[in-house]
Amino acid sequence: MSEAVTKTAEIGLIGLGTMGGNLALNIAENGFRIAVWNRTVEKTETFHAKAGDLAANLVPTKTLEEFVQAIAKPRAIILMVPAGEAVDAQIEALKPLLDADDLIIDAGNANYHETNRRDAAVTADSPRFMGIGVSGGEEGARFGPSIMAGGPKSAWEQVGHILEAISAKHEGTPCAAHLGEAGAGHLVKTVHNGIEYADMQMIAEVYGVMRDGLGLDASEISKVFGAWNEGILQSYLIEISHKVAGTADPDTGKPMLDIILDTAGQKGTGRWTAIEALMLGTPASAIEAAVAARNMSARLGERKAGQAAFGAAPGKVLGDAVSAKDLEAALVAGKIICYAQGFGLILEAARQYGWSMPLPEIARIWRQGCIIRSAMLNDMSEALGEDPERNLMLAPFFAEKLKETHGALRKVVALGALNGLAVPALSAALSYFDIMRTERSTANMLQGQRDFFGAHGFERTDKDGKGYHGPWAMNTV
Ligand SMILES: NC(=O)C1=CN([C@@H]2O[C@H](COP(=O)(O)OP(=O)(O)OC[C@H]3O[C@@H](n4cnc5c(N)ncnc54)[C@H](OP(=O)(O)O)[C@@H]3O)[C@@H](O)[C@H]2O)C=CC1
Ligand SMILES: O=C(CO)[C@H](O)[C@H](O)COP(=O)(O)O
Repeated sequence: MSEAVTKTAEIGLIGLGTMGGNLALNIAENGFRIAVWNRTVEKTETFHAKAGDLAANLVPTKTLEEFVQAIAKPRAIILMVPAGEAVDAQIEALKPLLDADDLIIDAGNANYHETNRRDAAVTADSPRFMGIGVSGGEEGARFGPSIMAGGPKSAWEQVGHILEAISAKHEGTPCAAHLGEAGAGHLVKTVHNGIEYADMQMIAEVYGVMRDGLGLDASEISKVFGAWNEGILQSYLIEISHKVAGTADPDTGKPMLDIILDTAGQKGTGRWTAIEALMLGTPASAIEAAVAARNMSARLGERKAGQAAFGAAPGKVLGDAVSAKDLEAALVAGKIICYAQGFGLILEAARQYGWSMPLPEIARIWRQGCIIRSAMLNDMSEALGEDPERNLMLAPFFAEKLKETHGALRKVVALGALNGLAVPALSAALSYFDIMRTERSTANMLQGQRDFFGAHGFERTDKDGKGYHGPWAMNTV
C-alpha cells in the first residue's frame, strides 16, 4: 500500500461497499486517480487486488491519515457509508486531518434535513460540505449513475467535472447537475425515491390484477411487461419487472415471483418523502399510499389472520372485463399523476426554503442512470421547461395523455374495488386526479364543521374577506 500512497490522488472515497466500491471503480475508469479507505481494512486490500487494470488509478490506504495525505489539496472526499451516525462519525474523524478549503461530500441517501444541519455546522475553519444523491444501484454506480448535487457553488466548481464524467449520459449529456444549496441534492434524491416507491407499487398493483384477477402466470405477465417496455411506458422499472417475472428459480424451477416472500423492505427514503409532503403541505397521495402498502406488506401475520377472518377475494373473476391495454393506460395515468405530485413537492420545498430548484434540469438528469429512468422523463423535462410552476398534469402533452387514459385508470380502480383486488396507489392517483379537476370541492363542508365546533371562520364565495362565521351558535342543530 505505502508505495501507491506516494502518488497523489485527485479525489478520495470512504466506504467500499456496494455503492462506494463501484463508484470508486467508475471514477478510476474515467481516468481520475482515487484514494480509497474502508473501515474494515482487509476489504480495501481485496478490492484493490480485484480491480484489474483499474488498480493503477486506485490508491488503497490503511489509515485515515494515510488516506488524507494521499489526496491532492484542496482535497475532495466522498463518503459512501450508511446515512445517519456513520456520516457524522466520519466527518468528525476527518475534520482534524483536513484544511478549511477541503471538501467532504456525503453521497449516501441522507435525509436532507441532516445535510442542511451538516452544511450549517461548517465554519471558516472547518472543511466545506456537500450532499449529493446518487441513483442507479450497483450497476449505475459502476457505469454511470444519475447525480443530484447540493451544496456551495465552489464545491460543484471543484468536483463537478468528475461527477459529470462518471455520470450516465443521455444522448451525450451528463445526468449530473448542481441543483442548489445545502440539502437540495438530497431532497431531490429523496423525492426520486418516493416516486420510485409509487412507480414500483403501481406496477405491483397491475401485476396483482393480472395474477389474481385475470389468472395469468408469471411468464404471461412477463410478456405483457415486455410489450409495454416497447411503448410509452418504456422504463427501467418496467424492463426489470419483465425480467423479474420471466425468471425461474434455479432450485425449484418455479417462477422466482412465486418463490419470493411478499413482504417488502424499505430503508426510509419513501417514508421521508411522505413525511416531507405532509410537513410542506403538498399532496403526494400516490407516494404516501405506496409507503403505506409497504408497511402493510410487512404485516404478514395480520394479513394471514385477516384472510382467515374475512376470506380472500375470489380469484380470476375479471374475465375479459379488463385488458392489458386498459392496465397499460391505467399505469400511464398513474405514472403522470405520481410524477406531478413528486415535482409539486420539490417545487413547494423550493418555494418554502427559497431555493431555486431547476425542475426541467431535474427531469433531464433522471432520463438515464437512475432507477426511475424512463422515456416519459424526456417529455417531462420539456413540459417543465415550458412552465416549471404549472402542475405537470396540466402541461398540454400530459393533459392529452390523461384525457386518453384516466378512463382506464377509473376502470381498473373500480374493478379492483368491486373484486377485492387492492390497488392503493392507483386509487390514490385517481382520487388526486378527480379532486384536482373539480373546481367546487367538498371542503366547504369541512370549513362549516370547523367553524361549527371551533369558530375557526371561513371565507365566502359571494363576499371578500376572511373570518366569517355561520349562524350555528351552539343551538341550531
Ligand atoms: N445499494 C443501493 O442500491 C444504493 C445505496 N445508496 C446509499 O449509499 C450508501 C451506502 O450504501 P451501500 O453501498 O448499499 O451499503 P453497503 O452496506 O454495501 O456498504 C456500506 C459501507 O459503509 C461502511 N460503513 C458502514 N458503517 C460504517 C461506519 N459506522 N463508519 C464507517 N464506515 C461504515 C462499510 O464498511 P465495512 O466494510 O467496514 O462494513 C461499507 O464500506 C447508503 O447511504 C445507501 O442508502 C444510494 C443509492 C443506491
Ligand atoms: O436509493 C436507492 C435507489 O434509488 C436504493 O436502492 C434504495 O435503497 C431503495 O430504497 P428501499 O431500500 O427503501 O427500497
